[in-house]
Amino acid sequence: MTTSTGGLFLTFEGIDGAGKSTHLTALAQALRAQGRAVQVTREPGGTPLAERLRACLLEEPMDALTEALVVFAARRDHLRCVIEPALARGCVVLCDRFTDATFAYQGGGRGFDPVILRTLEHWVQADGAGGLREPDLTLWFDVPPAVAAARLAAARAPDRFEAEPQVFFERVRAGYAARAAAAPRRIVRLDATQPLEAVWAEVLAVCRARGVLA
Ligand SMILES: Nc1ncnc2c1ncn2[C@@H]1O[C@H](COP(=O)(O)OP(=O)(O)OP(=O)(O)O)[C@@H](O)[C@H]1O
Ligand SMILES: Cc1cn([C@H]2C[C@H](O)[C@@H](COP(=O)(O)O)O2)c(=O)[nH]c1=O
Repeated sequence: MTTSTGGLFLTFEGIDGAGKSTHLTALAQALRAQGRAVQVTREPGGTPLAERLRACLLEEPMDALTEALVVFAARRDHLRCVIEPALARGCVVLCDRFTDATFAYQGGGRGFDPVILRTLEHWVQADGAGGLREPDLTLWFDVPPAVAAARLAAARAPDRFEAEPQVFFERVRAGYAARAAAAPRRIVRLDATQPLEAVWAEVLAVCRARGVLA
């Protein structure tokens, strides 16, 4: 548990089109059915300011350092205004992407310096007691880029990231794999190439094993 109030911080990660949002919505429903208070949110976004920064990130051309500064600025506001207060109320916070996405997209995808990303992470996520605010559990929906692209092609017009070539998403995927290898207890890889019902069964199994769901 994250807090003495029973708050829990869960994040959903993976390349665009992996299935994160679909399972986040389903898990929120399952948790509410068990009487848990749930805060659903996303990054970048989750506050009025962070949503404006999200629109810039997805629409305006910018370099990798600017991308990193924008996502961490949005994250700072999101943590202060939404995530920390919800955890303090005892909510389960379900967040569509968090800092693993920055290491995967800006670090892996763009090739940006991970040392600078770690510095920004420490500034933005400092918990005031010498530690870092990190998710209690991260579900990584892992799919090859070709599978994710086929799913998205049927769903909507691409934004600035979704329009990147497959090789970019190979690097992002490798970025997630490196994060998972470095934090094997926190980050659980799910085989998201499976049919939706099979992926959902894995989500349920992990959440039950970790005491997130009864
Ligand atoms: N296991 C699956 N098999 C087939 N289709 C799937 C599967 N999971 C999700 N989809 C479909 O793929 C599309 C993308 O799913 P979803 O929006 O959940 O992905 P996402 O990871 O949140 O994407 P993004 O990061 O771009 O928002 C949706 O149309 C969804 O119904
Ligand atoms: C948090 C975060 C996100 N991104 C990118 C990844 C996605 O392409 C978009 C968000 O779109 P989604 O439909 O909500 O998945 O933003 C990033 O590059 N860096 C980050 O830290």
